[in-house]
Amino acid sequence: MDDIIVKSSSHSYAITIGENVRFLVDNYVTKKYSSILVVSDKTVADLYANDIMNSLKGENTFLSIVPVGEQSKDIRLFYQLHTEAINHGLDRQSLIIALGGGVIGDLAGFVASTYMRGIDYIQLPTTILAHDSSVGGKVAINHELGKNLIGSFYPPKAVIYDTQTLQTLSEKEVRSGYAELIKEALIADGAFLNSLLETDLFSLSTKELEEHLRTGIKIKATIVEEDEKEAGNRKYLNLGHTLGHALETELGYGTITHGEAVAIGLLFSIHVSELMYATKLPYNPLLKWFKKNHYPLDLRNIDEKSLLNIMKSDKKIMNKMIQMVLLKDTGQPTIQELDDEDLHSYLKSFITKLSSE
Ligand SMILES: NC(=O)c1ccc[n+]([C@@H]2O[C@H](COP(=O)([O-])OP(=O)(O)OC[C@H]3O[C@@H](n4cnc5c(N)ncnc54)[C@H](O)[C@@H]3O)[C@@H](O)[C@H]2O)c1
Ligand SMILES: O=C(O)C(=O)C[C@@H](O)[C@H](O)[C@H](O)COP(=O)(O)O
Ligand SMILES: [Zn+2]
Repeated sequence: MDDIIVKSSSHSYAITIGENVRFLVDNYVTKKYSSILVVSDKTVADLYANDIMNSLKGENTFLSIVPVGEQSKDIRLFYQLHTEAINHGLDRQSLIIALGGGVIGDLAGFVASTYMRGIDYIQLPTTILAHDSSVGGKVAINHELGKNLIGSFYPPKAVIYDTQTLQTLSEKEVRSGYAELIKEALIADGAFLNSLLETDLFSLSTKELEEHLRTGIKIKATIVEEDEKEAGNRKYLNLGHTLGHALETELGYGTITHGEAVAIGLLFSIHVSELMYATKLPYNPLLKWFKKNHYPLDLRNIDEKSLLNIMKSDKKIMNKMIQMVLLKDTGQPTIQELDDEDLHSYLKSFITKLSSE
């Protein structure tokens, strides 16, 4: 199947999707690099690093392995990777390859964007969720006060997506990845949403999965091409993230996956949209689908005040006001400014509603 091409302000890059493409990584590294640093986490490295290192075959090719999980999107690991890059002698003609899920893509991409003021990097996503994170050039690490607060826009030189690697994902990670697909469908494509809501995550076929990934990636690619630096439409890709990011921070990074947090955030955005615009959105079908696929949805012990405070450090804040992505209808996202009082009251009614269902 054809590559998807994304145009960024600095260059265009191809997203190659297919089974076993990881064995051909060398073919996609088209430029001559002085050295290559492959960054991965322990789980992914054990499964796939050899395939990549064997394909690259080069002398100056190194592997850095970081611990698994969201806690690695951290300033200490960021610094450690810089140290490893320096020790291996990476220079401005070197390449970083991010082999893993969104954590590795965001972390290694941010290292690439800052090492010697920026070197090339390639994304080799290995999770369903990373269909989103590997495209569009948002790279970042977390601050203890909020998600992705330290980062930049830095597009990769290529994305090489081997769908065979997705076969080893746990059910939890399948769920997590599908939450971002649901988000893309909600903001751009009602027919895609209906098809996702008919999908049983526990009996996904490879063909179905690849079709979903291609559709999600095309939605994302179209948006980031139009608005690379998030001055307008790109904000819509943050649907569900105002609450989602706050939950990840409040519960402690890694306690809940990014996608699980976004799933709850999507329900919250729909709840607010329905009340604000007196519109009927697919809250119930989505809730039913989340339950059927075992998404964790329990907010009974959550500290509302603390969540609200975290939401106030969201990157979309303008003039101290929270900007939430809402929906006027499926496929019709909009940005709505909310004051603290309104947000608190929506959050309260949402938690009550979710706890009673
Ligand atoms: N930059 C962006 O535009 C963007 C978009 C969405 C999400 N994100 C970020 O992405 C991160 C979440 O990414 P994620 O969900 O991929 O998390 P992740 O990278 O932590 O991967 C999830 C888990 O799956 C394991 N894993 C990865 N690939 C595997 C495979 N093929 N087989 C078996 N296990 C595998 C990992 O070791 C990890 O335990 C969050 O930090 C989120 O903020 C960024
Ligand atoms: O690419 C984007 O733009 C997104 O918002 C995609 C989100 O799924 C992703 O989680 C992103 O990292 C959130 O961005 P942030 O700027 O709110 O940290
Ligand atoms: Zn996200």
